[in-house]
Amino acid sequence: MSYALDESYLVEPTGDAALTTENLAVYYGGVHQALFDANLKFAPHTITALIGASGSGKSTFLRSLNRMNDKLAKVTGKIMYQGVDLNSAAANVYAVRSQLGMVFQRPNPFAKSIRANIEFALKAHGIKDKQHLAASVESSLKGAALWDEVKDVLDDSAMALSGGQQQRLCIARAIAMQPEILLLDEPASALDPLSTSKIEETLVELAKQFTIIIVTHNMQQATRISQYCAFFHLGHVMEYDQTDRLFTQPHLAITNDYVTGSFG
Ligand SMILES: Nc1ncnc2c1ncn2[C@@H]1O[C@H](COP(=O)(O)OP(=O)(O)OP(=O)(O)O)[C@@H](O)[C@H]1O
Repeated sequence: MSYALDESYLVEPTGDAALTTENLAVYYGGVHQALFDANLKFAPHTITALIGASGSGKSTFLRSLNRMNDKLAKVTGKIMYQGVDLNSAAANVYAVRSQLGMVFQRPNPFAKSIRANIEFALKAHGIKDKQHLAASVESSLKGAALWDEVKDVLDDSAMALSGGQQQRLCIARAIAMQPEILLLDEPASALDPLSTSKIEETLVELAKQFTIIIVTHNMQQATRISQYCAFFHLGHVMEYDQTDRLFTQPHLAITNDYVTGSFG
């Protein structure tokens, strides 16, 4: 079945925005357009789930937000954050990434100690004070709900942790710099159900402090943890609304077909 791509239904969150995209578009190799004019506003301290079939542009959108597509693609449009366009040539990419932390699908800790994983970015930003570093290690690991499991083995290799623990370490690493926004690209898709539910609980807790944008293929996960949801199709944001409405009273036929499992 084909659907009209020019009909979208977007219900913006009311109130302040933590981040807003304006006509964000992405062209791989300068020609293949993978994202079309995405206009999304993200409310502070909420979890927004990005859903859609494989290849619909979710990761392309997410990775563009912290400038990870710079070398791969042409990215046009604006990413407004605290009155500044993060997509402008003048924006400092390192500063952007310290405000928008990222966690990937596969846990990718550095082959260093647990402590060194957390300290890495802090030291790179000139923080040397031992007490400050120790406090950041503890608070980041607590934030990622990993502290109790690793507090006695901080100098052991991160590679000895289980997959789920490694992913929570990656979350701890991402929050160590105290970013405002946390971007996660299918962070639990490689994990077992118990580790997945720990990650979900952790994210719900972290949303009190951070604004979270998560790509997920798992619709139950989207309904369990997110307040807002954007449905992508062939590079277009088709529908954006509060998660409960998008799943129970979708506005567009295509959204209904996707959330009821008719395609994707
Ligand atoms: N590095 C790249 N170079 C060229 N094309 C790319 C690249 N990354 C993604 N694409 C293309 O962009 C489109 C969107 O891909 P993207 O990975 O953003 O989709 P997705 O919705 O995240 O999919 P998935 O759920 O499978 O991760 C696809 O047509 C894909 O082939």
